[in-house]
Parts: sequence; C-alpha cells; structure tokens
Amino acid sequence: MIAKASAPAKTILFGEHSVVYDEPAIAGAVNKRAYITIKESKSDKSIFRAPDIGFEAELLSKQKKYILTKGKPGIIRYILESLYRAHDHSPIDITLSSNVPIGSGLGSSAAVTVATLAALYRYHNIRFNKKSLAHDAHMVEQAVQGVASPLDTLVSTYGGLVYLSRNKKVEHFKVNFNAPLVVGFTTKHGNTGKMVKDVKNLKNRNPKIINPVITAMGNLTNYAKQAILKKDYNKVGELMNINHGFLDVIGVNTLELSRMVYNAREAGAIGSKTTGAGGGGSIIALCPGKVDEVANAIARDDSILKVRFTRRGVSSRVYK
Ligand SMILES: Nc1ncnc2c1ncn2[C@@H]1O[C@H](COP(=O)(O)OP(=O)(O)OP(=O)(O)O)[C@@H](O)[C@H]1O
Ligand SMILES: C[C@@](O)(CCO)CC(=O)[O-]
Ligand SMILES: [Mg+2]
Repeated sequence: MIAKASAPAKTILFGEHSVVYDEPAIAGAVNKRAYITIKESKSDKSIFRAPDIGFEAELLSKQKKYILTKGKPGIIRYILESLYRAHDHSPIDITLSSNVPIGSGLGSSAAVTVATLAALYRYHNIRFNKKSLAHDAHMVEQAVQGVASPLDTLVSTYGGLVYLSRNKKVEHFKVNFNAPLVVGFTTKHGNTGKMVKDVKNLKNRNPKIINPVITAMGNLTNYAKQAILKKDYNKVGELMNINHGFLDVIGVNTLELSRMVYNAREAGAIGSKTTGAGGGGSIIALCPGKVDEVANAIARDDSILKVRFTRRGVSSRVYK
C-alpha cells in the first residue's frame, strides 16, 4: 500500500507580531507544496529521504531518533514527531519532495508536518478531518519548536485565506483573492523567538509609543479584511506598505528586507512588506500585471518565488 499527501506553504499578509498581542491576522496558503509518500519498507528499517534537499536518514521512530546518512538535520524533527504520534513503528519508506523553500518564512515546517500526518493517517486507515489534522499538526510544531502559533498548520490544512480575529476565532474568506505575488527571500533566516522577544522589550521600554502602534496594526488588518472582501487590490497594496512601515517602527526589518521591499515597489508592485517574523526571511509583493518586472528587480540581489494564493489545502489518498 502507498499513501500520499501534500499540503501548501503559507504567507502572512497582515498581522505578524501584533498577533502575539491578540490583534487580528490574515494569512493565506500559496501554490507551493510539500509532498509526502509513504510505503512499506523493503528492509527491516525505516528510511526517510528528501532528494530535493539532499537528505537521507534511517529512522528509529520508537526512540524518536535517526541516523543521518546524507544532508543537514532540521526538518526531520517534524517527521519524527509525527511518526511518534501516528505510527506503529513498522518499517516504512518516507519520501519528501517539495517546492517550498525550507526555513524561509513560508511555513515549510507546517506543510511538511500536515502532509506527513495526513499520509500516516491514510496509511494506517485512521479517521481524521481537517479540524483534527490542523490540531494534531499544531501539537507537532509545538513539541518540536517549544512555541508555535496555530496559524501555519491551520492555513496549510484548510488552504485559502484565513482571518484570525482578536478573540482567536478563525474565519475562512470565501472570496477568491488570486492576484499574483512575488516572494523575495534572503539566505538569512530570522529567529522567530528572538524577534518576538526583541519586540516585547522595545514595547516595555517605550509603551506609550509602541502600544498604539500594535493597536494600529490590528486596525490595519481589519481594514485589509474589508479590502480583500471587495477585491480592492490597490487598497490591499496601500495597507501592505503602511504595514511595512509599522514593522520598521517595531524594529524587525533589515537592510536586505527593506532592499527587496523598495526594489519591488520601484518595479511596479502595488504593495510590498516583510512577511513573518523578520530579522531575515522573506517579503511579499503584490504585483498584478508586473510580476516579471518585480521578480527581476528583486532577483538582482536576492532569491524570488512567484506565487498565488490558493484555496487548495491538504490532500491525501491511498493506492492499494
Ligand atoms: N537544507 C535543510 N535540510 C534539512 N532541514 C533544514 C534545511 N534547512 C532548514 N532546515 C530545517 O527546516 C526547519 C524549517 O522550519 P522553520 O519553521 O524554521 O521554517 P519555515 O517553516 O520554512 O518558516 P516559518 O515557520 O518562519 O514560516 C528548521 O527546523 C530548519 O532547521
Ligand atoms: C512573528 C509572528 O507573529 C509570526 C512569525 O511567522 C510570531 C507568531 O505569531 O508566532
Ligand atoms: Mg515553520
């Protein structure tokens, strides 16, 4: 029997950092995916392979350990934690292939986790639905990372654009918001935990300045929700630019991120901003009619990916 599953990457459109202080956020699934295949092993060992990143390891799933044959560890921790929760330790071959850059702020860890759990549930004929899968995947991210927001695994499971309200209620946008986006990413990956802590310290030192900014970021996200519902791309772009300014105020932008953001705007993006925790990582640029111009401008110094929001969430099936 072969079980296959795939799940999309995500990008945060509005609300990173302010969401930590219970302000709303908007994130969406993009059309880059992680694909997992599980089949019985031909030997008595379980093997995990990810040829795209040159990774191979023997899995000792009972002990939550692995023996590295090729590549750099990291993403395998999400696979092991998923196996620990959903596998009976019989020998299997797991293959990951992915067109999501790993560790660049596009939620590769969540996409891999959601796809791995869905494939394992199929393989073992365990009943699941999107709600239980999103929950289980969040538990895996939390166990591996210590802390994790539920947003990445939620978006990766359901697909589409998601609005998280001030009281943590999840709303799925029904509207198709599929303007083209260019993601620009640097080789440096920001450390999310450190960035969140830096913002907290800045806020504690300057409460009268930073508290109203955090509130304004939340209000901005709510304006953005209305603009998305009306498919008003220009308004969304304007709000992305203001959001980038706020992220500058709270100190998470870097030379590379700002360079990409301004290169994108000069080349015709109607909005561009840092996405995710900052301190490295990625930017997104909204660029209807100007994708190639914007992509070329960013690619002069940094790496790019052309994406669109997609309604397609996790998908999985078995082949007997
Ligand atoms: N070449 C690689 N091979 C294997 N693992 C890697 C490689 N590069 C990064 N990793 C690991 O992949 C994981 C990526 O997860 P992480 O949550 O940091 O990034 P992300 O999910 O892509 O972005 P974000 O969560 O910020 O949206 C990390 O554990 C990292 O150590
Ligand atoms: C910076 C942050 O808001 C988003 C990181 O992708 C942190 C979080 O929500 O956990
Ligand atoms: Mg992640």
